[in-house]
Amino acid sequence: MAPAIRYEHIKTCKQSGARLGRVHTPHGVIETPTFMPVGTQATVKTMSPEELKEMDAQIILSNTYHLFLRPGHNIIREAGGLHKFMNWDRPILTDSGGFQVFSLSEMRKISEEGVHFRSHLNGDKKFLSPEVAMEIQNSLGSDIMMAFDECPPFPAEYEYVKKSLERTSRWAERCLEAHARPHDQGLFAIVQGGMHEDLRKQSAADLTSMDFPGYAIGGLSVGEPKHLMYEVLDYTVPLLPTNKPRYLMGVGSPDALIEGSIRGVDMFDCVLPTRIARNGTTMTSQGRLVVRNANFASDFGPLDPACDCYTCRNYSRAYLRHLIKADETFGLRLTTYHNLHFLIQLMHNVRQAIMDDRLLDFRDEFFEQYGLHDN
Ligand SMILES: CNc1nc2cc3nc(NC)[nH]c3cc2c(=O)[nH]1
Ligand SMILES: [Zn+2]
Repeated sequence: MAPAIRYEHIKTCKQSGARLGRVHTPHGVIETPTFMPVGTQATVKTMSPEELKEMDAQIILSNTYHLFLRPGHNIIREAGGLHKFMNWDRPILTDSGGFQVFSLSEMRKISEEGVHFRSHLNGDKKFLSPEVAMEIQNSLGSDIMMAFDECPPFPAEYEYVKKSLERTSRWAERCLEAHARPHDQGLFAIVQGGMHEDLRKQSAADLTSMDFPGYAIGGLSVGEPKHLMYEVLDYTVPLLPTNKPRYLMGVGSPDALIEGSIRGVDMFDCVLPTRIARNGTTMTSQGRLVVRNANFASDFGPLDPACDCYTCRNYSRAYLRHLIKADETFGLRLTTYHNLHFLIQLMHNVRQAIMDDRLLDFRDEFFEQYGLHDN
């Protein structure tokens, strides 16, 4: 049976080495490099599936930790799976819950078996492990599932990172064994190893020897300086097979999306665009614009003159500022719509630049316009 997740390489940018590709999934094809909007609790906050399709979101992400705690994966399985539950018929990627346990829950205890923790919602005792993470994601029916891993904090001791990656490799093996349908749901392994080249090599060697349908690069975007993240990518991406998708977790600022694409990354996700939208911060072609600022009180121009999205075609900065100041939910919807459209459009332009063998020129032009000098 053909593997459900298949990477199709289309071309490599002659100028940058970035690659254009397609990821084939049971719910459709994803053009890469791509940005994945995050729908943590089975919704991309304030957006309808129709609006996400309108802005050409190709795939969305949902979080196992949150859905496990509420409403519970059994409810979603009884609903016929996450696609049916949230009325989204394009691809869905679910993470495996490990990262949220460490960033959200208290009283957690990690062991070889898995992680015991208390729900951040009501303090209930909970347990996640490779086997439980696979059972939950199989119930959700996501097209791409993530292996259960540990994302070490930053900074972390070399010995801790080494012990942690070795356990993550053993957990990856348990995920493969526990995965009910290894061929019709894509299980991605997550490469760890912190900021150490030898440990990244060890983690990549362990995981690529198990032949997963795709590989994520974890342990980054955890507070390290951006140049360090790029350095880790420089020596980690080449360790991954060229015929499989590469997913950089938790990365979504415009500059990092471009720099990651240049280094051969195919998929990105980040809560940034939706999170900052909710306090009135927007990404525009001229850089960040905090539309709630007083100087936009009587600015009747569009949020971004270079943008053709629903928000920029129909509403002014003054109106958006008013809604955000008045805490009107319509304001959150309009800024979210624009920010997501902006990043999805950015990735469309990145793909076009790869097609035209000019991604480095595109980066320089974008950084200049966006106000990102050599950072
Ligand atoms: C599900 N496993 C898993 N998720 C992650 C999510 C992340 N989100 C960020 N920055 C926002 N870094 C991340 C790393 C990992 C990681 O190493 N593993
Ligand atoms: Zn717009």
